[in-house]
Amino acid sequence: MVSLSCSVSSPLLMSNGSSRSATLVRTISGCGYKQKKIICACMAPPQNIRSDKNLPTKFDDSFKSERLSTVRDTEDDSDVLIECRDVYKSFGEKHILKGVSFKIRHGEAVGIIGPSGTGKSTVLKIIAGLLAPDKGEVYICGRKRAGLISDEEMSGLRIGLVFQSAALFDSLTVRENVGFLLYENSSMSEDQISKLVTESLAAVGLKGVEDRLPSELSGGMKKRVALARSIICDTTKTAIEPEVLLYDEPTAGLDPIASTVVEDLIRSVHVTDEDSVGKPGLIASYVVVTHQHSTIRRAVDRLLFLYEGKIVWQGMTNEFASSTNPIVQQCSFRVAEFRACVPMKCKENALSDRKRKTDILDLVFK
Ligand SMILES: Nc1ncnc2c1ncn2[C@@H]1O[C@H](COP(=O)(O)OP(=O)(O)OP(=O)(O)O)[C@@H](O)[C@H]1O
Repeated sequence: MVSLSCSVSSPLLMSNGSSRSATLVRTISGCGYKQKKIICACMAPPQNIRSDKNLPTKFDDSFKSERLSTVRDTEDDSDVLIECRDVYKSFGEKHILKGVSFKIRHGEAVGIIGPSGTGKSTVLKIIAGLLAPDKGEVYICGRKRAGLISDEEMSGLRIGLVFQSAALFDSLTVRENVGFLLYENSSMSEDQISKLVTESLAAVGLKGVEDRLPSELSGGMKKRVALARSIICDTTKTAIEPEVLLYDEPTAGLDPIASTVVEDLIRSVHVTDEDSVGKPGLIASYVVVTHQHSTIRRAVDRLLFLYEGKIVWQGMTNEFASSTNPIVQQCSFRVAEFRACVPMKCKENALSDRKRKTDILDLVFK
């Protein structure tokens, strides 16, 4: 099943309810939207990348494959969790995606960058199954997805979406927000869910906020609650499916210190790292759409550069600055600091110093 334990700016997907879910659904009935299994939360967007008008209007195909061929030229696709193959998407007369292809492998931390309005969020929504491509295919663990996530039941991978603003359900407590999917879709007892909620909140450095309403939280805390909601899962299942998290502008609108905290939290829930309480991260791979240099530097190992509807460059973050691709050369991301950027193996990240992380969390959010 691809379950969306996400943070979406608008819609809510809900499963057919148990009596317990009926209570929650009634509470948020103002939200309207009926589908399956989506929860919401969000964040907001500043722009560090240049707008289209500052970039060349034509992309020369001769540069297209500069990195495409060198990134990971392997026949072995057994670790590919998600693949977009030649995806097209238009909204009316606006042709946004014009043949987007890429793979997300197990263990990867991938960033999608590109000028504003180029379709980055649209790519995330297509991966998540909230939007269907007009043409092209999306493969989840090697299986082609026919349409929207609500149209089918797929197993093998959970996909979580953490959108721009922390679209928590205003009338639900933090506990109900974080545990929403489990209240809706699991057979776990209230006590079991409550315990997992507390653990998920602890993983993102929050304690004692379970009974608060979203209106009683700071912006940064809301983002962390959204993150806690995206990482919670039903531990009573015999086999827990790997999870890919999709973050849309997770640090937009945050000051530099709060951004650092969120960037490190994103790292900390990844399989290569450990969370706030020292447990190994559970997220198999993640994809971050961002305009922020710091987020790319701290939270991303590999980049996909989307421009004029196509992935025009992809490669490791530290290779971005030396690319000879003319589009990339004009990108404002290629600042000097990028040259020093190395793929972060999380142990070297600030997160590995748990004490320091806790200090920062206390400083920022208390
Ligand atoms: N549901 C929709 N209906 C109509 N147009 C849409 C829809 N969703 C996105 N668009 C349009 O598609 C284009 C790409 O939007 P998208 O949000 O994917 O871009 P983006 O690269 O994420 O932008 P930004 O960096 O500014 O967040 C925009 O012009 C947007 O207005």
